[in-house]
Amino acid sequence: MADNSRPARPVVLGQNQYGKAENRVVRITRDGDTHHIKDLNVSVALSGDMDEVHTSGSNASVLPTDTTKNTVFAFAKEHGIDSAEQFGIHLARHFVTSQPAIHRARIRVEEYAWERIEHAGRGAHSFVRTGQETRLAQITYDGSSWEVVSGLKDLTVLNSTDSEFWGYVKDKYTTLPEAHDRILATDVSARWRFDWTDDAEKTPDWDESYEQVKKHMLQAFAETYSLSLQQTLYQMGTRIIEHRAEIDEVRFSLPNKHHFLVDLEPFGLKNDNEVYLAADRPYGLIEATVLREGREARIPADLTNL
Ligand SMILES: O=c1[nH]c(=O)c2[nH]c(=O)[nH]c2[nH]1
Repeated sequence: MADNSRPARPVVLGQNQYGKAENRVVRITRDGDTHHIKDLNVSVALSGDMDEVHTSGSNASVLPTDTTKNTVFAFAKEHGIDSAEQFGIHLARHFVTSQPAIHRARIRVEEYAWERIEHAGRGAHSFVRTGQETRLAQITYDGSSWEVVSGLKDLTVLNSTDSEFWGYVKDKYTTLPEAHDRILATDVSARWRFDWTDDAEKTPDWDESYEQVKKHMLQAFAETYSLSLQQTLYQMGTRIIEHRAEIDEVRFSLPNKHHFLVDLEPFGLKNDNEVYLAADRPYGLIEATVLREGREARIPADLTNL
């Protein structure tokens, strides 16, 4: 036992609060083939009669931060997420009214907005994060030849179904369960090289080309029934090469943004592919070039250098 019987010191505890910060909860609501998504980052801060835990080490009034995290995920299942405000109000009321020692709850919510990807395929379960991507361009000229590489980064997309991953190698370190219906999400980083050498007749409409490449990328993402992110990547590149004659080469760097189903069994709740933890790291990183046949690959392997 630690000896806490030290002489009284002229010290008092000031404002204090505690809780679990940045609970990344994704709630999918399935209405047949049409899915709806709510994507929140929820931070809980509780305060009240918390002197003892600080000064004597007694945890008798402490609802664990781990429990506050579980409550966020369980509420997403039990009550759904209507709006950030409504969800926050519900949580705050719960903590203050259910715990005598908690007198104040501050719930901060960031909500990430998604819009649907319009496409010709089946279902409505493909989304793009709104207003996010950065457009890129790199022009190189050595006095005789030109190289134009365009690109984008941070184009965040998500399919809430039509993604599987199974049949992979299993060695003694493999624990990953096979997935037959998972979320597939990535922040697309891509660069594409034009087949262009200062030929005024053939100068692409750069803005139009950018919009079209982005459209094809999104549609291929939405319409591919994916057995791996690698397969989706290849379809995205193929669609660009097949539809855009001005482009010879596309390189992608795609982080696999893992979404783990939250185990709600301990709370007597069944998670029917509805409530996910959006993990930020580590992430899979899938990178490849898709080329027009007969052309040379010139975009470097590491896109951070471009
Ligand atoms: O689409 C995927 N490709 C992989 O190579 C991989 N590896 C892994 O663990 N999950 C996934 N998902």
